[in-house]
Amino acid sequence: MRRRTGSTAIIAARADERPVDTEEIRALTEAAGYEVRGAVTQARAEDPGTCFGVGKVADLAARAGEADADLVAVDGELTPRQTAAIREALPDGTAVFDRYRLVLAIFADRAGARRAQLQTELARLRYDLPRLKARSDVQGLNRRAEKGTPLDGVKNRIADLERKLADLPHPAEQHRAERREQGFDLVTLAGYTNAGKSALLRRLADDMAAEGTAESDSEQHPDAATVTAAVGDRLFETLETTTRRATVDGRRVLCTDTVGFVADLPHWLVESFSETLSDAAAADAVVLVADASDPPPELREKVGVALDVFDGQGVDGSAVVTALNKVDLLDDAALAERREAVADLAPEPVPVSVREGTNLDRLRAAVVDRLPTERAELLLPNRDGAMGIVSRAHDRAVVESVEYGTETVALSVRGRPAVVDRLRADADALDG
Ligand SMILES: Nc1nc2c(ncn2[C@@H]2O[C@H](COP(=O)(O)OP(=O)(O)OP(=O)(O)O)[C@@H](O)[C@H]2O)c(=O)[nH]1
Ligand SMILES: [Mg+2]
Repeated sequence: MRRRTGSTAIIAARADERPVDTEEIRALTEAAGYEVRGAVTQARAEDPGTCFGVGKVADLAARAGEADADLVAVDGELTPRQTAAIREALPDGTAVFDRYRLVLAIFADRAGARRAQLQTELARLRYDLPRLKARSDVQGLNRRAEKGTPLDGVKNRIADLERKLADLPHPAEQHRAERREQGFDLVTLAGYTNAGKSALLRRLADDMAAEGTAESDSEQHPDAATVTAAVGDRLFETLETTTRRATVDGRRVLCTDTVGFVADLPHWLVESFSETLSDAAAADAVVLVADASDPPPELREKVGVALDVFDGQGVDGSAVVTALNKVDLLDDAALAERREAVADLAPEPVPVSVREGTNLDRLRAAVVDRLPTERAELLLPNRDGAMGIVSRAHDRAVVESVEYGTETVALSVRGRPAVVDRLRADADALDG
């Protein structure tokens, strides 16, 4: 959000009781490109009309005026009425965003590709629609959308965007089918924002290069051109999914990094970005990356929500590996507390430090355990066609042994069931 460089904000948070946490709204505001010039907090029940009450809103307006703030960022969701009341009180030129509007601004700024742009606009209009309805009700306009009214325009645009999105070629899905055919296993990295997903992706892919598998150097992966897994200590560093190729225990894996979850996102917003989650549902294994440096209750909450979301998307629980990342920041006692906190949710979490490369082998082994695997012993007649099958086996699966006799070639292979089935069928065809 370089283009908002120089923009300033005041953050405001309310809770029924102290303490009032401002950490996340501050992080979101900074992620949206604002410099936070001050914070106003309040511990009391919510005021239905203004959220903070008239007096506190006046304070907020004064602070915004002193700081010459471009934005007041309010933690939580404001009703349309509260938004209007706060904006009314603020100096001219100071906008008010609630948490969701802020998240949308971040997504919009980071949305590069066509699909992401359309999704972002759609999410924003879905957010605006009830607010626009409320406003037109206040103005006494017909609440049913008449042709030519702004409300009507927004509804048409939503329908239009939904159509466009449905028609847009879905490269991820297209590639997915092809890759499976080629013997790739699909692994998705998912979890809350800032957990270390992109950093892990880089590790897995880098490790592949370090292992120097035959295919890693020359053959260009179709996704290679679009690939960079940005790692940053900003929220929502990753907006579009990124896929890289890795080799785990001899298997060819396509590893997809996804958009991070953020606490308390409303469902409609998550839906707008469900591409991420459909990736998870289509994967053979999902690595849930959690930031173990979070306090135990927060860690527990996040792991629980993520597992619920996966479940809602039809991800099989047995396909999920939970990685407790950033253990370099914890001592043994602190790590034990984290394990305890998630014990009933994630039975065998793998503690890792992506930064220091700790325990990544264990994580890889846990992933491989979840990949569908079949073994076959094939006995091929020793003639030309056999070599083709052996080389396909090397390309698409793991060849455990191959023995060349005068009459026959004995091939022992393991890999994706579909790939192994195909090799078996080819072998049968050669025989007959
Ligand atoms: N101390 C420590 N920091 C880590 C570790 N792994 C990642 N980080 C840091 O955590 C921050 C977030 O990492 P990312 O990989 O960008 O996180 P992400 O999950 O991709 O975040 P989003 O793209 O926003 O969803 C970065 O500053 C990383 O350097 C780790 O093992 N230890
Ligand atoms: Mg990321």
